[in-house]
Order: sequence, then C-alpha cells, then structure tokens
Amino acid sequence: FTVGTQQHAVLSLRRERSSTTELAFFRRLFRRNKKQATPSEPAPAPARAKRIPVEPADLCVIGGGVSGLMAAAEAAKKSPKAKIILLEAEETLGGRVQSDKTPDGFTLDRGFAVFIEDYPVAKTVLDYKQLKLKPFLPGALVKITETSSLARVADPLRQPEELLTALFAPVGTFVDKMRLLLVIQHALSTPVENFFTENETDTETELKERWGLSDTFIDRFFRPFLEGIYLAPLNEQSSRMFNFIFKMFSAGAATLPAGGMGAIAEQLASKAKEAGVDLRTGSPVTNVRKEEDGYVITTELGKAAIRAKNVVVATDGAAAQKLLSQINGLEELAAKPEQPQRQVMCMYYAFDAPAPVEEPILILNGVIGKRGTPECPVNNACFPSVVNEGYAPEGKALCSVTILKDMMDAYEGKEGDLDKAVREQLGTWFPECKDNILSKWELKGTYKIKNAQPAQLGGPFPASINGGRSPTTYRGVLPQGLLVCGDHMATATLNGALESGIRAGEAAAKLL
Ligand SMILES: Cc1cc2nc3c(=O)[nH]c(=O)nc-3n(C[C@H](O)[C@H](O)[C@H](O)COP(=O)(O)OP(=O)(O)OC[C@H]3O[C@@H](n4cnc5c(N)ncnc54)[C@H](O)[C@@H]3O)c2cc1C
Repeated sequence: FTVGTQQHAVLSLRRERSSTTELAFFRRLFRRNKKQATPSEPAPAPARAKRIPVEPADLCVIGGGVSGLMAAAEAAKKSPKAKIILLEAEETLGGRVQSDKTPDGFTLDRGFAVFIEDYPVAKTVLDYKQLKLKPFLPGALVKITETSSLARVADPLRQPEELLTALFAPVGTFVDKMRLLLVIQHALSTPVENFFTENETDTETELKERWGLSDTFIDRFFRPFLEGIYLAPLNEQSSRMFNFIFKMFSAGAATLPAGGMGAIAEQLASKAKEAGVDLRTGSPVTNVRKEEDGYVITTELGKAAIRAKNVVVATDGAAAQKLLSQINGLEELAAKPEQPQRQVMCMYYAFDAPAPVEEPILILNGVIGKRGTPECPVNNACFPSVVNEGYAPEGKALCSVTILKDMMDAYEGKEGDLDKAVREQLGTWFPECKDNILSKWELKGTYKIKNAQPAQLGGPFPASINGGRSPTTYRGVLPQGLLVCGDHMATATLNGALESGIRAGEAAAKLL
C-alpha cells in the first residue's frame, strides 16, 4: 500500500488530458500530419473523429466524491423519474474519503482524517448507527520537550474530572488556560452561521490578537493541532475556519467509523444507487461542451458521450476550474489563479497489541524548535485501532502518523530515511516500546496526498457555510443548467462537501 506518487502521476496525466478538448486534439493531429507531408506526397486526409454514440440523460454529475454522491442522491430523491448519471474518473467512488483494506485485516484510511459527530449537515444526512462511530477523547497528549513525558491537554468543560490536570498541564500558563475557557465558551455559544459573517483574518492573528494566547501555548498545542487539520501554517488559514473547527471539536466528539472513513462515502454511494443514480467509475470526463439545449459530456477520447440537460461539476476545485474553462463563454476561467492545494502524507505501522497508549486520544508534537525538522518529522499520531477496533484484526494494533508538507519535501525520494526518523521520534514519545518500534513495527502503508484540501483564506476562495456558495456561481454566474459543488465551494471539510452537494442536488432537481 504505497499510494500517492504513482496515484497522483496517473491523476495528473488524466487531468492533462481533461484540459484537451477533442477538437483541439484532432486539430493538433491534423497539423502534425500536415507538417510531415513532403511536396511529392499529397497530404494525408485529416483524421476523422470516430462517431461515438451519445446517450441522453437529464442530469450528469461529474465526480464521485462526497459532494457528487450527495448531489446525485439528493437530485434523485427529489426527482425520482429523472435519468441521472454520475461519472467518476477513478475506479472507486469516494474521492478523498476512501479506506483500503489490507489482506491481513487492517483498515488504512487514505490519509488520517476524523469525522466530527456534530457537523451540522452530516448529522442530518448520515446514518451514524450504521457507521458504528467511536469517539476520541477530548484534548490531546502533547510532547513538549524532547525528554519530557507526554503532557495532557484536557477540556475541563467536557471532562470536569480532568480540571486539575488541565490547570496544571505544562503546555501553557494559567492565564492561557483561563483564556482558553473563553475561546471554548465563545465557540459553544455562537451559532455556526455567525462565524462566517465575522471579520476574517488568519488563525495566528486570531489566536494572538483576539484571544491573547501566548506564543508558547500556541506553539505547543494550537500549531500542531490545527496544522494537522488545515495542513497549512496558521497564518495561511482563515480565522472563520478556526472558529468553525474549534466549535465542532468543543461541542461534539471526533470519531472514527468501524469500517474506516471510507464507510461514509460508501453509505452515500448506496443512498445514490438506491435512489436510482447510475454510478459509473473509471470514467474521467475530458470535455464538457455547451449546446443549445444542454451539454455534451465526453469521457476519455472515443469511449462515451452523454447529452445531459443539466450538469453538476463535483470535482475538486482545480479540476473544476479546468473543466469549466472549456465551456463556451467561460474560457476566461483558464487564466484565473488556481486555488492552492494543501498536501499531506500519512504512514501506517502495524504491530502486536497493546498499543503504547491505550486511550483513544490524539498525540501531538509540541516540541518548540524541533517540530517539523528532519529529526522530528511527525506532526501528530494516534492509534486508530484503539479508537475503533475495526481498524485492526484481533490481537494487532495500528498507528497512524501524519507528516506535513515541509517534511514531505525534505524527505522526497528518501522514504527509507523518513521511516527511520519516524521510528526514532516515536521511540522518544513511547520510550518503553522503543525497541519494538525500531525493529518490530511493520510499515503497512504510505499515502502522499497532493490535493488533500483547498486553501481557504479570503480573496476568491473564502471558507463559507450556510450551504456554501451558490451552485450557480463559480467565480461568476454560470450558464443555465450548469452547477458546481465540492468542498472548495463551502468549507474544506466533509461537512462542507455534504452541504455543497445537497445545495447543488436541490438546485438540479428544480431544473429536472
Ligand atoms: C488526508 C485528508 C484528511 C482530511 N481530514 C479531514 C477531517 O479530518 N475532517 C473533515 O471533515 N474533512 C477532512 N478532509 C477533507 C474532506 O475529505 C474533503 O473536504 C471532502 O472529501 C471533499 O469531497 P469533494 O466531493 O468535495 O471532493 P473529492 O473527494 O475530491 O471528489 C471529487 C471527485 O471528482 C473526481 N474527478 C476529478 N476530476 C474528474 C473528471 N475529470 N471526471 C470525473 N471525475 C473526476 C475525483 O476523482 C474525485 O473522486 C480531509 C481530506 C484529506 C485528503
């Protein structure tokens, strides 16, 4: 299970192709043929486009991640007679929310992620019971110096029994902890919608200037905690996202489903299928062309074409920009700046149970000056099999390790060295298990995810909630029958992808 580099090489190749219209392809072929002709030879006839059957549909959804599945299911629920086809480029559905099952019974999420029970939209559309969610404990264990043992950051509002631990934890000052209570209280008492109308700044400024937290507290707790969520430095992420995420973590539990995070997408795919959506994988869309009465959507050259009255583009933001810029009237999108993408790497280690920490809790690297250096590349870790036993077979345990972009770059092409550095670092976190970590833990999988999340901070890419931005507007009003959804239209979270998907599904149903 070494996924990532190769997967993304394939993906980028497909995306290259997707930016090439069929017409442009045949034009280039024709030009090449013309150039090769000598004066004595007549130029060969231009290659003719093979006629491919065009299949009619009422709605075509492009992209089978959480937002596309949700949009298709919602449209099908509201318009049961409509013919809805969903085209997914990859061989599997789920997009960024997928889990791999190893032959020996481990579940590896494609990148460490958690599901927050309190996500306002998720709780209205997902069957939590079926997911068999199990919670993390609130707070975290933090490594604050190279030699100290792990310190506990507790949430005294949800764990009153941990009040004293919380007050005396060496992570921040007493004043920091009092101020943290104010942050929690603000998060809990403010409706989610209000955060997205507050003035926006970056998260670092919010923590320092609005809440007066000390640099030490931020560096030891908030930086590793939030950077492991945003996958970006605090000064590059929206204060609105901070307030939203912090409210979610303060109000509800972070959880893992028994079948891995991929079970969330599987549930949505079943919903869409039951509602009558025709789900097609291995169908990368290369072109969308506008016609008088709808759109012609073409998948890999010569394979298939669909003529749909309406289209929902439910890809990630970068792919959406490329597809949309091919449509007559939207060509100027090609020249607009792309939304930057956040990257992350996740490594999984399998070993004989018990795990070094038998509590379902997140473990953070808060060693100031050392976090994110080649000797300390791990930002955060946890034991998914301790949170939900579905992640490992009986008698075994699984450790998930998150590496942020700087260290991905530093170890590019040196995965063996990274593995060694990770084991050494974990050996300092769990010294009593050091020998096993160094010699017995098995590296089970490595995932490098190049477009893990869209950056969100003001400008043309704000984080927004309340259903996300309108699906009829993507950096300008879209032509009739064309809709866009995805996390890049709301918040870079599962909740954002779901709410944007619902909104697009509802809008599509009105057109059917
Ligand atoms: C490692 C990682 C950790 C995360 N952690 C969390 C977390 O803890 N909590 C949380 O709430 N969120 C988390 N997220 C974010 C969350 O997973 C995403 O916001 C959400 O899954 C996005 O869904 P989407 O449908 O908008 O996009 P995607 O999942 O990207 O779906 C888009 C789909 O479109 C397909 N596609 C692209 N181009 C084409 C084409 N030309 N033709 C056909 N199909 C195409 C893609 O293959 C993909 O399947 C995490 C993401 C990652 C990667």
